[in-house]
Amino acid sequence: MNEGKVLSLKDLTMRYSNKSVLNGINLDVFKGQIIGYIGPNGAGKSTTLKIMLGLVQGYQGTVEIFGQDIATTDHSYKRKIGYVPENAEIYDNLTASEYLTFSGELYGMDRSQAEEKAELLMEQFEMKDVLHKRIASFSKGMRQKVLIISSLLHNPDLIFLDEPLNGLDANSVMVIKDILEQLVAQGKTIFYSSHIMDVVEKISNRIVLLIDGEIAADGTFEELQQQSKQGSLEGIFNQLTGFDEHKHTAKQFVSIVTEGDSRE
Ligand SMILES: Nc1ncnc2c1ncn2[C@@H]1O[C@H](COP(=O)(O)OP(=O)(O)OP(=O)(O)O)[C@@H](O)[C@H]1O
Repeated sequence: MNEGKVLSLKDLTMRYSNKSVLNGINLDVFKGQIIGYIGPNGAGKSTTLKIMLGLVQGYQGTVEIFGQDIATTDHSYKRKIGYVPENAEIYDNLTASEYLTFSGELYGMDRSQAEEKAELLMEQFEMKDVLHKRIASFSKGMRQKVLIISSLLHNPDLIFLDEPLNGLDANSVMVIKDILEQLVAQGKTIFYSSHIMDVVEKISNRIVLLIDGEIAADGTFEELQQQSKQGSLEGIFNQLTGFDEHKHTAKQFVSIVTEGDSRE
């Protein structure tokens, strides 16, 4: 394996029936990188993540994680991966403690170690009092914190995050951003997929923009700024995706909503 290379995609291509979703993605990711993986709705971001996690089959090309081709290696590489899915199937009937212990065991942790560590991490998120409450009774943000703990409990080296800040309040967002920064400083690698451009701009040390299943830009925020002559990542995103019609679209939308109301 190349020194420090954690992840390598070679000519990754994916089709769903007749529709081409990924069109030859080539990407090398190195230890300590936090990749902001962005792109318009339907660009193929979640599909890329799911392929790398071994959740979606039928792709063409090669995916190497920790130097091993995931198509031919056993599943042990997954123990060093953490994942926060965009739409999680969380087990509502379990308590947070049960869920986290179960998920820690799935990642190869010892039961009592997972249980103790889960309790300590829940305490850090000020959720110790609900440790033994069913997840069904949790708010959206509380569930998200459980998912984040579950993705990190086993101390993974490579972390995939799909909209990880969903439902979190401003204070919690600050804590998570600092946690990610510190994990990366310790040599973890993070693949961060999100639509919240100002967060991606701040936390990523490399940004990869996917459009129609192809990489349209790849570089640091400063590099992308220079190339596009835009000040913000939002501006860069708008420019590279060829979108300058937000005002017009909004106006049309509102006029359809408000015109011809027959209730009067
Ligand atoms: N299981 C599936 N079967 C068929 N088509 C799918 C399936 N999953 C995704 N697709 C299609 O693949 C394309 C890419 O979807 P994907 O979820 O990867 O996009 P995304 O970039 O994550 O989008 P978003 O930003 O909206 O989450 C979309 O056109 C979607 O309809």
